[in-house]
Amino acid sequence: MPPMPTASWMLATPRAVLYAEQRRPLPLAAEPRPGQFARAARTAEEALRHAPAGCAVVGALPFDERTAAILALARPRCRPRPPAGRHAPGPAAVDLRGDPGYLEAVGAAIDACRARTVQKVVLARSLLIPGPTPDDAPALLDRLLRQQPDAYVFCVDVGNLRLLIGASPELLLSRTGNRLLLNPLAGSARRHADPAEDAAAARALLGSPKDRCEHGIVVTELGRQLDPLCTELHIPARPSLKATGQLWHLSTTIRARLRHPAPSALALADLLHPTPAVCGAPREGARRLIEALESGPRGYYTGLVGWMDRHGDGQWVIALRCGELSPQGLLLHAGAGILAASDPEAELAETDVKLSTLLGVLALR
Ligand SMILES: C=C(O[C@H]1C=CC=C(C(=O)O)[C@@H]1O)C(=O)O
Repeated sequence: MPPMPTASWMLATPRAVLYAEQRRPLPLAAEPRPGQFARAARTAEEALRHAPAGCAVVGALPFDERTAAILALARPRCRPRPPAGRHAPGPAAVDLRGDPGYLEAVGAAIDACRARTVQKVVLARSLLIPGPTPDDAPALLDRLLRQQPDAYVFCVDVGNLRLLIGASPELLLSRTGNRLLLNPLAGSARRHADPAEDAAAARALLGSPKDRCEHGIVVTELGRQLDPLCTELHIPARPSLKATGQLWHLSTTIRARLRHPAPSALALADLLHPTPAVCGAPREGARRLIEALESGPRGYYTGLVGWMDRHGDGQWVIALRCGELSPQGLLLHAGAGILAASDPEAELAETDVKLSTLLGVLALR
């Protein structure tokens, strides 16, 4: 099999690797502006109306409108995903020597939740690992694909010599005709190499009131937004578990049938993004806290990576467990959902484990 193409855009689902080497950028505003996601969705729908069969719009949307969306018309190709490598849960959380700024921000977020300014806010931190460069992308992606066989592994050229790479467990949405599938995740616990300890961690997560509440906020909000658009909406009453190599997550699979005319995959993404799994609730209050408490714009971390075809079908994955490769190194990001009941040290430890998804592929170099 030829080496994984790193040019432009790649998204591996658990079954196949989609990639696009030749891309024609859509005429989106270079400067981000309010309403850019809705405009991007309309521009994509229009471009696809005139595009030859087999074309799709591929790209990445940022977390918020301080960063520009990147969408292009392309002819994606598909190939089998490489086989999973042998891997045990882990690697163990790396000693990242704390992050006093993050602990302070989490403390402020907990205060805001206790004062009922917000119910939940997802706060993130960053870590620059000098050394790796965009030239390392093929090797890193290959390891991610093998180490995280169930993850959505992605690579997107986001401009200025930067590649966004990651292995996300979270599907925002997949639309096929009038059928819609979503898989929100929220609520996490670290995995363990010992199977009994690992199973106990999973059980504790399922029974944790704090994590159930954190997860419930996401599912309730998605249900509220989807209800008017659907003729059928199936939301399980209780979450299940989803495992990555490093973490257990509370997970809900939402299935729906869209009313006619069904909004396109990108129009749905514009409506639902950012969910409380990556922003918080209520959305605007959480967004203001994120702007006040995080060190700068998130860029494409907690944004979306995906594709849409001329029928409006597509898949959009949340850009998690990811980082930006540039000549300066790999800038990693990870966040955690903060509630009134959060413990700052535990939230910091959770972000360490999330960072270890990508640190794991660097450690093997
Ligand atoms: C914000 C992140 O994860 C989200 C997705 C799953 C579980 C999460 C949590 O338990 O906090 C987060 O909501 C991240 O990985 O950086």
